[in-house]
Amino acid sequence: MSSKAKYMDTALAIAEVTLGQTSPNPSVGAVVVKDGKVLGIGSHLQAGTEHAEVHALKQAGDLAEGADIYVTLEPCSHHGKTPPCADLIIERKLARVFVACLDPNPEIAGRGVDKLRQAGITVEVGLREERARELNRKFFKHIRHKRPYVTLKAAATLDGKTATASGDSRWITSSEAREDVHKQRDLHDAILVGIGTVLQDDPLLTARLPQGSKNPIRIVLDTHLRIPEDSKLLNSQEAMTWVICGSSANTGQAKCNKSHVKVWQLDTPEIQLEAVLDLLGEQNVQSVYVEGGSGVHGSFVEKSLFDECHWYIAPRLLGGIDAVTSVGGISPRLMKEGKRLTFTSFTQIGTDIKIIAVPDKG
Ligand SMILES: Nc1c(/N=C/[C@H](O)[C@H](O)[C@H](O)COP(=O)(O)O)[nH]c(=O)[nH]c1=O
Ligand SMILES: Nc1c(N[C@@H]2O[C@H](COP(=O)(O)O)[C@@H](O)[C@H]2O)[nH]c(=O)[nH]c1=O
Ligand SMILES: [Zn+2]
Repeated sequence: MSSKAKYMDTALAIAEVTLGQTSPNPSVGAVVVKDGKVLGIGSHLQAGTEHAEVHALKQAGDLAEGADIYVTLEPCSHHGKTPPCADLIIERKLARVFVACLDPNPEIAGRGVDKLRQAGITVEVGLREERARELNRKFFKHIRHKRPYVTLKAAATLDGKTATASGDSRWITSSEAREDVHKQRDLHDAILVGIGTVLQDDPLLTARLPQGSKNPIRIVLDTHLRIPEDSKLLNSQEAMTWVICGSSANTGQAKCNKSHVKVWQLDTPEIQLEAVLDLLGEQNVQSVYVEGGSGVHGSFVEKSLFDECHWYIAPRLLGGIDAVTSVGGISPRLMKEGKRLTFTSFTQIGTDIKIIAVPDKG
């Protein structure tokens, strides 16, 4: 492997480790190198704080002059909450800049690279581009479409059931698989469930990892504001709870009058997912982890409003046409109308299988 690839892989690794904590910004890594010696490394750690390039150049100090910098995203050229990295790179007289991928943020979108080239700096774009895009797919989705990246998550028996006819679902998958779910909760800005799941399971919807984790915003689609007053979501203050209701719901109920609870009333009687995603996008929710239930999954699938599926399959056959299926809604008439996917990963977790799939384009 070329040393260039080695340095970019290092930049990607120190970006990857910050995934989930930089939202609504991307996760970015930078490595400064001169004559085969690493002079500085840096990651963007939190939105509103220094960018990766700033950290790496601070470490490099005066030695940065004439050095190369490897960065996983095009250096910014705009004055956001921090000064432009492109200007800093020019000021510190770097010789070459290796950029894994351009930044689709309309504020930048190639202007960072242009600025560097106009200042006479050699810029190469595309080293490890695929991996860099994959790394920041949530940021790319949100900054381009002003809607969050949507991950559907289901835990089902081998015959695709997520609960018995009586509604029991504890537990389908193993504790190892459920811990993996908490890792995904930690990585996403928000978790979304339907009111059915709240009524059935009274979930807490926090991320509980042994090594520590952040709690996403907990979102409930609840057209008529039926969320129970004694529900964990309305009474546990360790995370925000957003209740999204239709235009005819009575929002004056005292049960939602809590500091950690926000009620968002849509202007339609029924909840339209497009409006929900627009609202979340406006609120800078960059990614949402949809944990069901079956009806909510049915709507996301029917409207093709998801970007990734995480399916946990347990080695158990439940049977029963009256058991709860993992994706509800209305069946298409023809099999060919089903949503085509591409499987992107298979892993065994404990006794379960985890499949990740992405929708085929077009
Ligand atoms: N029943 C199963 C799941 N059930 C998922 C339901 O959303 C359930 O209400 C929440 O996971 C409960 O959340 P909390 O622990 O209270 O934060 N999910 C799984 O991954 N495996 C299963 O077996
Ligand atoms: N995190 C990051 C970049 N993020 C870019 O800058 C925007 C945020 O700017 P600000 O509000 O100033 O933090 C963000 O939307 C994205 O386009 N750019 C970089 O050169 N390096 C970094 O490490
Ligand atoms: Zn920057």
